[in-house]
Amino acid sequence: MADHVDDLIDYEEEEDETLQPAVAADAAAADSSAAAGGAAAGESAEGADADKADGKNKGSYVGVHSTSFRDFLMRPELMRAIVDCGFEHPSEVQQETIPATINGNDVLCQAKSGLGKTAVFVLATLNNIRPVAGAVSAIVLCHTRELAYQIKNEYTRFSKYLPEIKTEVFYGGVPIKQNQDILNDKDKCPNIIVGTPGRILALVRERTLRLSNVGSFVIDECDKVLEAIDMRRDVQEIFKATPHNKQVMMFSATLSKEIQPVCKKFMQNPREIYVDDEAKLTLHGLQQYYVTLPEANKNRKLSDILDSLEFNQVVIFVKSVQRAKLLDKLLNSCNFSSTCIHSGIPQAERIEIYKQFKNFQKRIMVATDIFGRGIDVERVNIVVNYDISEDADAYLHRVGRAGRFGTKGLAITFVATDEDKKVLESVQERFEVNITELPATIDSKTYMTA
Ligand SMILES: Nc1ncnc2c1ncn2[C@@H]1O[C@H](COP(=O)(O)OP(=O)(O)OP(=O)(O)O)[C@@H](O)[C@H]1O
Repeated sequence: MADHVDDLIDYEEEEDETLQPAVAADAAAADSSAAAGGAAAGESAEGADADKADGKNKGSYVGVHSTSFRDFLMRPELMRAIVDCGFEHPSEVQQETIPATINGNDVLCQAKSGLGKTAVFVLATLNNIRPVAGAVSAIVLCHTRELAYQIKNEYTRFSKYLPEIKTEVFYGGVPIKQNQDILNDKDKCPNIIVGTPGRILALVRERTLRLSNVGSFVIDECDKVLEAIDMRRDVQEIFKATPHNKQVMMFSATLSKEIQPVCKKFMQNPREIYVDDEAKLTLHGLQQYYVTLPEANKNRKLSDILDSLEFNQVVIFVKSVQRAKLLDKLLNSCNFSSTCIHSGIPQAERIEIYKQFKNFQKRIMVATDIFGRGIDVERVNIVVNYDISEDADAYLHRVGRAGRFGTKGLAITFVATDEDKKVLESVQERFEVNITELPATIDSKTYMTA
């Protein structure tokens, strides 16, 4: 049974293509400057940590300041939690979308990365829910386990003064028995469930999870969840297990014309909020550069970058599990204290790695695309595309890991092949962003939020 369940859940990564030489090679070159790099990285960590505690260093990407969270007339317990979280003003997307969601409308929402889409559905579901003991009233689906875990934590933060509302997260890679025990215990059964589609479906199929009381159905990163046929099929089956009358909400920074009708099939008269001009998806606090170089020079260049640039935290994206493992090993052998996340790591360890990075215990993360969407680590101010993403959408999500909520950031993309060049061109065309060659020096003030 367990094996069968795990088959269902693992859509996260296609396995590796052949490993190209750059990661494995060139260690010696990187080594020469590594000690200095490790030290430099360590030096600025503590100060930055203190500055950033409790999100004090947030940017100010809010909409019209005259709107306040109070105007939404949410439950007082939620308002208290919002104040505790340090949210002063709703962002543009929150101003535009929260009223519709708390009114119970179906909503299909596209908005820039890092501007608070999560709080829209978390606040709406917590505001509208009337919890029934032992019954699930809201379900939130997303495409990766780390994102599910992160969303669950957002529920925990915002439901601080609503102790009667219980939230749980269910995803594959952990024994299904743990989920079953929670669901079968009336005192522990959650009112809100966050999860990845494979595990949720497995629980629905075996009837441990009953969805007949669900009033809110949310999909985060909905384009990603619904574009892959296997995941879409799972979502459809879960959807069918919920009542006809319910609120459906979907969110992403990217919603292509092709995926919009697919999303709308799940909805009734949705309120549609799109960024119609794709140029408006560009994060203005984010500086974007590229470096043209042969594959074999990537390690040396990366080492130079880590040595010479100041950063709080950096995410380095690669295109495969194998390359993630090797690059992480190489960086550590060169005294860059990095960590690494990909689908080849056992699930419990993966969440630990995510937590360590989020808690600023590590400052360099080598990641595959499982970390490319939705993940919110507010101190990340540099993203390096060691391997460029597959397409323009994935690029937009990856670089959006830096420059969260209006903070500054820097994205550097390595361009090694003609194919890479084409992806970069498509990014520039679609999002009307001018990505220039990385200059010899960059003033840290331009990408470090003061
Ligand atoms: N009104 C607010 N005031 C201050 N901070 C906020 C506000 N809304 C959200 N944030 C913070 O902004 C950060 C980004 O929010 P979130 O992760 O929800 O963005 P997102 O729009 O879902 O991004 P992505 O498209 O990358 O998933 C989080 O750390 C969140 O706590």
